[in-house]
Amino acid sequence: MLVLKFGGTSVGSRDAIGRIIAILNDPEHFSNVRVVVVSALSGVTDGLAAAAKKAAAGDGTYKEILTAMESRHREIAEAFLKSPRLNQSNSFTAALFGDLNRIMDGVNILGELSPRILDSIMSFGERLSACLLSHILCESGVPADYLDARMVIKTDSNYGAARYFPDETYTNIRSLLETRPLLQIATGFIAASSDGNTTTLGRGGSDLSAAIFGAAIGAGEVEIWTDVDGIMTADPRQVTNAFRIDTISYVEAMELSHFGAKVLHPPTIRPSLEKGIPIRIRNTFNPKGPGTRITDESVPSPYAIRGVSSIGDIALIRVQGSGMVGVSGFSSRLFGALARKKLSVILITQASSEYSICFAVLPEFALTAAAAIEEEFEREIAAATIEHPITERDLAIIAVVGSRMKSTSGISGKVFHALGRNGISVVAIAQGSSELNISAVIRKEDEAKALNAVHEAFFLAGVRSVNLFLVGIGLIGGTLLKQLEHQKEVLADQHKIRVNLVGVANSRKMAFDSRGLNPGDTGKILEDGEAFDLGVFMERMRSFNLPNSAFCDCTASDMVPAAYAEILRSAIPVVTPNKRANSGPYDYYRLITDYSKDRGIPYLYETTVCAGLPVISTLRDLSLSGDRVRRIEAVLSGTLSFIFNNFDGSVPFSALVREAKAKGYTEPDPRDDLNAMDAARKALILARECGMPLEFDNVVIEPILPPACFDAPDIESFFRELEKADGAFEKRRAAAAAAGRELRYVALIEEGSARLALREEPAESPFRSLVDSDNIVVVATDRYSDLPLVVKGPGAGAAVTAGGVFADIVRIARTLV
Ligand SMILES: NC(=O)C1=CN([C@@H]2O[C@H](COP(=O)(O)OP(=O)(O)OC[C@H]3O[C@@H](n4cnc5c(N)ncnc54)[C@H](O)[C@@H]3O)[C@@H](O)[C@H]2O)C=CC1
Ligand SMILES: N[C@@H](CC=O)C(=O)O
Ligand code: NA
Repeated sequence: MLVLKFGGTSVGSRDAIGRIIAILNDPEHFSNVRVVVVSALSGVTDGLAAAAKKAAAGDGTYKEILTAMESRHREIAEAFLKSPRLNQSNSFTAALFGDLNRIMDGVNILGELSPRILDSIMSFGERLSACLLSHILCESGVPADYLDARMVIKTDSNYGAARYFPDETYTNIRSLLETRPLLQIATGFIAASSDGNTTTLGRGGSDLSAAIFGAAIGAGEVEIWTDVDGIMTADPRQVTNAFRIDTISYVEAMELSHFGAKVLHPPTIRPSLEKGIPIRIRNTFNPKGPGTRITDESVPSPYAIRGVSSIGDIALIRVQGSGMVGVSGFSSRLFGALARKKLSVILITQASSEYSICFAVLPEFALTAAAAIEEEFEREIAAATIEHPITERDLAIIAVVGSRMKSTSGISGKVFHALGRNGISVVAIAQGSSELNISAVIRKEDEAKALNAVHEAFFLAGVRSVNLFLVGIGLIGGTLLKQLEHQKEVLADQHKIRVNLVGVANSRKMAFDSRGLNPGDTGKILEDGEAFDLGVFMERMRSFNLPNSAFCDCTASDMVPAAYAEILRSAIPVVTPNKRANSGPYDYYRLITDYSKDRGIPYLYETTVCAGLPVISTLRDLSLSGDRVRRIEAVLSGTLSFIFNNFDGSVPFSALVREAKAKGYTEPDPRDDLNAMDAARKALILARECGMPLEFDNVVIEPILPPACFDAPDIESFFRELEKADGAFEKRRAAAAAAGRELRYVALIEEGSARLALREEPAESPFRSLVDSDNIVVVATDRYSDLPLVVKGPGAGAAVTAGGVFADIVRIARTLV
């Protein structure tokens, strides 16, 4: 035997009622349902409350509300019923509206609305809907009776939130049903006190009514029909990856609901819990769906937690002072004072020093709570042994719930790692002694980010998503986008890593979509994008407040690196092939690299030296394992390497420069390569990685070019000047060749200095083994002293550089739990 409950939205319209008829007629339900509990039509309860308020305030427009309400009930009746049932239904509706109007007129005349009268007014909503539905079901071939629950559910006289008397109520229900063999369509929410007055059961009252009927008849299950598929692992409006929970225990469901999962109101579970009757949450829009079953069995789950929930706006009140330390009875006085004001406390934490205690309430109760404390501890506050209570606002609570937490270690570590890694600071923490719930108070604006970060950490079975914001989609950024697109599936399927491109920009335009932009379409997307502004881009990135965000700078600009510090401070990792930040002022380099190390927010720049070759990471590994770099000798410019590797007299120097540019080896401005700035930047970065506090001016650069080339105002005139120097370059090459040598531009980092020089290398030189755009880094360390460590390979080019940037982005994903 089943008890079903349909909420307001499930009886609010013709379509909705059509769905109820279909559900009651399906084989799963037909002849198995004993009682259907209904709420008032959607909006009616609120409408009644509003009308009552108006009446009490002397505002005559309450009549209009009632007239509209009556028409709505009649319209639904007309849609489903024919005479004689239509007449019966309409005369019941008319009679009820007659009574209702008289009560409201009374309220209007007296100008007073007592809780008792309000309950009586509210009861009309369910009485109208249940009676209407019983007629409609009869008409559609499902014989049913109307049951006014006031006949059976008996309560105390606590109007607005009455408590039911289980024994009397259950007996009443059982004896009434013995006399009523048909399906019963019962009013939810309403009941009657022992002296016969109408009462209501408070928030979630219709669910409670259903649970009461279920408990009374020992139902096999109570089905709560609503508009969601069941209880979800998190609020799907905030967490897109949230999914339906199959089975959950009563206590877990209560904890989740307490913290904002609005599917069920906790007290409604109690009758079912006491009688061990399962509750199932089901979706009227997806009637074949299994829903969520709430039972007392301990149901195994593959996940360490059952769900994550939140309350989006709370206030935290802190009481502290020496007068609390070691004083027994302090907290009972504190919470006694709050209880007397009927304030419900959401969370409590106390420092073990007993010096302070803090608790959370809904913000609208913060003033009353603080006043209650001031009053209770008036003497202590006057004597300054207790401070005035301090209220912090604009906070939220997130709660991680699950009974498996008890037996699984590391849960709180995972929760706080996920929060910390995303720069979400935790204001207070509470763990219930039941170990069913870990709650953290955080800033209100971080709610969605926290929910997503924690949800991902526990539920996405190792899937790690990075929300990427990319500035610069020229050669390197554009190639990166192609690689992202190409590798998407392999990353997701084989490595459980998802790179979600949320923001993208070039120097003119920018575009965003938190659901993810298609990397292959960015060209088109940007055409329709908004004008680029770095400040606005950063602001947007922060205001999305997505968990696991990452920023990637694929520009050659000075301005973008200036923003890294601020980005890292927002707990957003930075990946870059742009050398400007690490080769700019030493203090800034230290600021961002130290911040990254201290806070654990990744700042990754492998491709700033030798593109994708593992140079930065190798130096770091050497240093971490206690080795010391004594000397580095290196060819660091892919462009210059290409030029000198191919400079054999058959092609003029300037033509090789043009070829290097065409191959994507040069900087956006090739003068940066030819005047050795680019190589010098890399030498400086390497020196700094080895612990040398050098500034750019300390790097000694031997120029390659004649002065006229330096003065060229643009790239084309630069090439013209360069052509004029072809003869001089050829002369220099030929002279070296005559001695069996070749030109190479080599950096030497040693004893606290960095120098770059155009050298003539003999045949046995390691730098003579280079081809194409090869870079080589020869590192002598304490351990690699007889034979140095050598990293060698292509050191410039779109594919290898973008690949290195991609690898750094994947490294960020790997730091996620
Ligand atoms: N080509 C290579 O082999 C290597 C290049 N790199 C570095 O990669 C970076 C990108 O190089 P390319 O892709 O060749 O440059 P590019 O000139 O082709 O593309 C630069 C992109 O950045 C955008 N941009 C420029 N200034 C901007 C600003 N202030 N704000 C926003 N967007 C801006 C441009 O619109 C363009 O989309 C450079 O820092 C370069 O040093 C690093 C290692 C190797
Ligand atoms: N222009 C650079 C590209 C890599 O950083 C080079 O030539 O090495
Ligand atoms: Na590298």
